[in-house]
Amino acid sequence: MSETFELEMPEFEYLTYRVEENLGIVTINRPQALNALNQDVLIELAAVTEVITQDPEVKVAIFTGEGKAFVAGADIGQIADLQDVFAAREFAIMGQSVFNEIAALPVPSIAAINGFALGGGLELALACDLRVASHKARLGLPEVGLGIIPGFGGTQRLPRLVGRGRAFDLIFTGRHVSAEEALSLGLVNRVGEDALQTAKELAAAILKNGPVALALAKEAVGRGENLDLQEALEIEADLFGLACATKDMREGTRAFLEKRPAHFKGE
Ligand SMILES: C/C=C/C(=O)SCCNC(=O)CCNC(=O)[C@H](O)C(C)(C)COP(=O)(O)OP(=O)(O)OC[C@H]1O[C@@H](n2cnc3c(N)ncnc32)[C@H](O)[C@@H]1OP(=O)(O)O
Repeated sequence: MSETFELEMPEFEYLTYRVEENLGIVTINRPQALNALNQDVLIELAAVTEVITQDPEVKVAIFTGEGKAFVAGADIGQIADLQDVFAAREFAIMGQSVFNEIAALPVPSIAAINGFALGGGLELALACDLRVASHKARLGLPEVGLGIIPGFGGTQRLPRLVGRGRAFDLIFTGRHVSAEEALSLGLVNRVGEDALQTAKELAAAILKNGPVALALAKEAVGRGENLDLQEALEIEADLFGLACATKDMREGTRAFLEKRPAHFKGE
C-alpha cells in the first residue's frame, strides 16, 4: 500500500517559499532590516526546512534574500537585549540548531548571495552545501566589532571550508570581502550577474544527476568529515554499495553503455 504524506504549509511572515521545476526557493523577506535574523525569522527558517525535507518534488533547495541584502546578520536589537549568559547561549544554540537542520537537508542546498551576507547571514550561507554570489555581494563575520563572536556556526564552519588562516583573517578583522575575493578564498563556488540566476544554473547541472546518488554523496561527505580517514572510507564503501542497489544505478550505467541520456527516477 502506498502512503501519501501531506505536510500543511505554514504561514510565513518573513519568508516566501515557492517550488519551481524541482527547486525549493526560500527568500528571506524582511528587507527593511536587511533581512536580519530575529527569533521569528529563525523559527520560520526551521519550518520551511521541514517543508523542503518532506517534499519529494524538491530536488535542490535555494536560499536567497529580498532586496539589497542576503542577510545582514542576526538581529542586533535582539542581541543587545540579551540579559544574561544563559539567554545569550540559548540564542546561539537556537541559531545553530536551525542551521544544522539546513545543513542536514537531504537534497543539495545553495545560498544565492545577492547582497550583504554578514554575521549570521554568512553563517546561514555556510550551512548550505554551495554558495554563489552576485558581483554586489559583500561577505564577512563582523561580530567582533560588536564585542561578540560568531555564534551560529561561523567559528567552526568557516575554518573547515577555507582553512584556519583565512578564517582568522575574516573573524579577527571583521572586514567585508567582495564576491571576487570570496571566490578566490573558496568561500563561494561561483560569481555571476544575478545570484538567483547563477544558483539556478548550478542547480540545473546538479538536477541532471541521479537524486539518490546526490543524497548518498551528501551523506558520505557529511558523515565522513569529522572521522578519521579509514572510518570515513568505510562509510563511503557502504553508501557506494547502497547506490549500486538502486534503479538509478541500472539506468545510469545502461544509458552510458547505450550512448543515450539517463532518465533517473530517484529510485
Ligand atoms: C550569532 C550571530 C551574530 C550576528 O550576526 S551579529 C550581526 C552581524 N552583522 C552586522 O554587524 C551587520 C550590521 N549591518 C550593517 O553593518 C549595515 O546595515 C550594512 C553595512 C549591512 C548596510 O549598511 P547600509 O546600506 O547603510 O544600511 P543601514 O541603514 O545600516 O540598514 C538598513 C536598516 O537595516 C537595519 N539593519 C541592518 N543590519 C541589521 C542587523 N544585523 N540587525 C538589525 N537591524 C539591522 C539597520 O539598522 C537599518 O534600520 P533603520 O532603517 O531602521 O535604521
